[in-house]
Amino acid sequence: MSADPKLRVERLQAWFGDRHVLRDVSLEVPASSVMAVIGPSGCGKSTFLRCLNRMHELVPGARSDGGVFLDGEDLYRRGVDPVLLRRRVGMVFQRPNPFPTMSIRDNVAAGLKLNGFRGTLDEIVERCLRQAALWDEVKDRLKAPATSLSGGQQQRLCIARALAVEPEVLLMDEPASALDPVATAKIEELMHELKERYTIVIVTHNMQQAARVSDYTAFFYMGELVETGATERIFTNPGEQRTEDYVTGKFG
Ligand SMILES: Nc1ncnc2c1ncn2[C@@H]1O[C@H](COP(=O)(O)OP(=O)(O)OP(=O)(O)O)[C@@H](O)[C@H]1O
Repeated sequence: MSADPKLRVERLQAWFGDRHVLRDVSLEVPASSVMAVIGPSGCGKSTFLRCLNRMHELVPGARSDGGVFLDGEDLYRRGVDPVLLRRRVGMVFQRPNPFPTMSIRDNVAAGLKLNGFRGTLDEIVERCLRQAALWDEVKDRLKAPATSLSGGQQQRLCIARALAVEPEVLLMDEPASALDPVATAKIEELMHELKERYTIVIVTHNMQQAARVSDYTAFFYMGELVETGATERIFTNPGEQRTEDYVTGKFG
């Protein structure tokens, strides 16, 4: 992979209490690419994702060890403010989770307001809604509650909200699993556009989706990274039998 990856993970381990759920994971994600994280239920995909922006440590009793580097900077070193870090490494969750009492516009602006932003929000709101491919559908009703949107629209609103604070990396934990095929296709299309500016790591259970949207794939099994590489190779010529069995649907 590239000499200067956007994200570099070195010997990452994670626990919930005594339960060791990630073992010795090392990989790199090049800038402006999409990496799909795949593997059977419980293999540690979400935990891995949550270690990348230090959300894992928010769970009581959870801890991790090893290194995560963003542009070479160790995210776990003393002095790194996890709240600031989570602006650089944003996250979109499985279920759309807009702030239910806020309007569409205020949802996009929420992170900026929290950061004390005082400029003109309208331009940023429009830019982010356009980037999230939602602008045309909501431009005439920005003051409507976010809950008046469909599930797929709400998920794109959450993507717009994540983009508003100008992250460098976007983590997506099964972002389309609660959506219908049309909304899923929109999210996948959007990922192609977003990767020009952002580095994306997506957890997905859907092999076709991984093959469609990602440049690189990482296959996890029981807390270990079995194999990572270019998506095309992982799907057509994997180096490990377990990867082949998983991507061809023999288990999982
Ligand atoms: N809050 C928690 N407390 C204790 N154990 C947890 C917690 N969250 C996850 N685990 C355990 O950690 C392991 C990894 O879970 P994780 O959610 O990362 O897997 P996953 O691959 O994302 O699964 P899925 O595909 O089902 O979402 C599992 O054994 C799970 O039971």
